[in-house]
Amino acid sequence: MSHTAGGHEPAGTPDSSGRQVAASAEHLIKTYGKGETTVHALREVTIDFAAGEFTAIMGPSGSGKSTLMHCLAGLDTATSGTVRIGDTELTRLSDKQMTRLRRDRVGFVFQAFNLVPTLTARENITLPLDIAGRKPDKEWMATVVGRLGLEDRLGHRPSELSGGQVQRVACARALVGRPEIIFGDEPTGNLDSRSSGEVLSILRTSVDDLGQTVVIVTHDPRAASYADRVVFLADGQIVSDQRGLSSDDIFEYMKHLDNGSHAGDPDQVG
Ligand SMILES: Nc1ncnc2c1ncn2[C@@H]1O[C@H](COP(=O)(O)OP(=O)(O)OP(=O)(O)O)[C@@H](O)[C@H]1O
Repeated sequence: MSHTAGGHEPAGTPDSSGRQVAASAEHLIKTYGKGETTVHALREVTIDFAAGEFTAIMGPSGSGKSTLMHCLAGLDTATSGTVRIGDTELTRLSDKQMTRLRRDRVGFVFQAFNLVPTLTARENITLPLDIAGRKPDKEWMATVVGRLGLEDRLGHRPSELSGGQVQRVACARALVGRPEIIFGDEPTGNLDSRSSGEVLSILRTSVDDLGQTVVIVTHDPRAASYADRVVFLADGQIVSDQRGLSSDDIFEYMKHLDNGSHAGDPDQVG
C-alpha cells in the first residue's frame, strides 16, 4: 500500500535534482521598523524544501528562524520576495484562499497554536479535518495516537493534560490529516527527553513511511539530528546547509555560530 502526504493537491515543480518542491522561498526579505531602529530579520533568503524530506532550521537567538518559518507557513508576510507551498505563490492569495491553504495543505506544531480548551484531545486532533469536512484515516490516527502515547488521554480536555501531553496532541493534530507539509516551531520545546524522542521519531516515521515533508525550528542539536538536512541561519541569512550531521557536529557548529563566526561548514569545525 502506498501512502503519500498531501495527495489531494498537485505537488510542486521539481527542483534541480528532480525532486518535487514542497515549499520554497525566493529572495525573501523581512524588515521590521524604519530608520535607526530597522531590524533586518531576513536578508534575501532563498531556499527549497524537497517533498518527503525532514529539515531542521537552526541558528542563534534572533537569527530569523521563526520569521522564516512564519513566512513559509503563511502566518506572516515578507517585506519582499516570494513564498510557495507546492506551486501556489502565497502573496497572490486572498485572505480566504490563504485560510483554506493553511487549513487543507499545512500542518502546524506551534506553541502559539494551543488546543481548544473546551474540546477533548480527540476532538482537537480531528478538528482541522472536521472543519475541512474530511474523515480521519482510522488506521493512521490509531498509529499516531499510539506512538505518541495518547490512547488513554483522548477523552480529556487540555486542562487535564500535562504540558508534554498537550504538545503531543498538537503533534498528532498536525499529523493525522497528512498535510503536504508540516511546520514545527520548537515542537519539542517543553517536552522531557522521552516525549521529545516520541514526537521526533513519529515525525521521522511520517517522512520515511508516508513521504511527509517536515520543517522544524529547533535549538536542540539532538532534535535536529533526526532531520535529513540542517539549515543554519545567522543574521537573517543562510550560512550553512548540510546533510547527514550528527548531534555532535550540530552542537559544534552551533557553538561556532554563537561565537559570532559565520564562515565554514560543520565538517571544518573542530
Ligand atoms: N514584530 C517584531 N518587531 C520587531 N522586530 C522583530 C519582530 N519579530 C522579530 N523581530 C526581530 O527580528 C529578528 C529575528 O527574529 P526571530 O524571532 O525570527 O529570530 P529567531 O532566530 O527565531 O530567535 P529565537 O531563537 O530567539 O526564537 C530579531 O532581531 C527579532 O528581535
